Amino acid sequence: MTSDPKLTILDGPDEVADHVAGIFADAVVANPSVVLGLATGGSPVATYGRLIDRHRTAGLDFSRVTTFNLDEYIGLGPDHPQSFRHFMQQQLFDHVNVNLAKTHVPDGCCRDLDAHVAAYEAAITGAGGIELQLLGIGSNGHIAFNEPGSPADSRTRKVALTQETIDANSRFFDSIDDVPRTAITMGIGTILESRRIVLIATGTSKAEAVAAAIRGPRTIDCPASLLQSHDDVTLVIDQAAAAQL
Ligand SMILES: O=P(O)(O)OC[C@H]1O[C@](O)(CO)[C@@H](O)[C@@H]1O
Repeated sequence: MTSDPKLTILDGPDEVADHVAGIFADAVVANPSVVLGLATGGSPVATYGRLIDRHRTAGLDFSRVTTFNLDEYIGLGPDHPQSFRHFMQQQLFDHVNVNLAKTHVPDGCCRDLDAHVAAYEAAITGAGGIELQLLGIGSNGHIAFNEPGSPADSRTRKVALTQETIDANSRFFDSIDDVPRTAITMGIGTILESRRIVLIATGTSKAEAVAAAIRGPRTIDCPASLLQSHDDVTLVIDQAAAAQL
């Protein structure tokens, strides 16, 4: 059974961050041992800030929470400032009482990639699966680093980034030449096994992808449209990202 993605349209990025942080905080309170799927990129930064505030002011307790991140650049180690492990430390983990042993980000410098991605999948399964997964969306409709054309049943694996994604993410690097061309990403099939999914989109640059994801056909040409086959997806977007709905 599937149902249409739920849609929450709010004024702007601040309201989106407040709302999504509320969803994640409620999940942690309801189940202190919850397994969360986490995302990087610009979209979730404000949400993580709100969760840090709740930890500091209201004692939101992350000590038993397990996390799995969606993706990581190949070739960037945890200390590289643009690695997603580094991002997570800076934006969330260093500021809350999460047990780092329970946080998982694919290792972009692993020696045996096949063994690593298989172990990553096994770790998610071993933790009981992801209860609540946070997603952003690329302007080409990608989710995690699943670019257009990614199979709906894809698993955690090595992928090549599109030029559009390299261009978009070059804002985080000194030079576009420094942006890795390959990454490890959870697959679409992996993501769809999460029990609940919340996707954040803000700004006009996401409007076309959001419209294609919700109103367009379910197609691998827009990976986010494959979320239509999941029965508990909520898109939390701002007015600008809703402009083409
Ligand atoms: O939130 P941003 O920075 O716009 O990125 C959107 C998506 O692109 C990625 O950064 C990957 O390119 C994802 O991690 C993210 O969900």
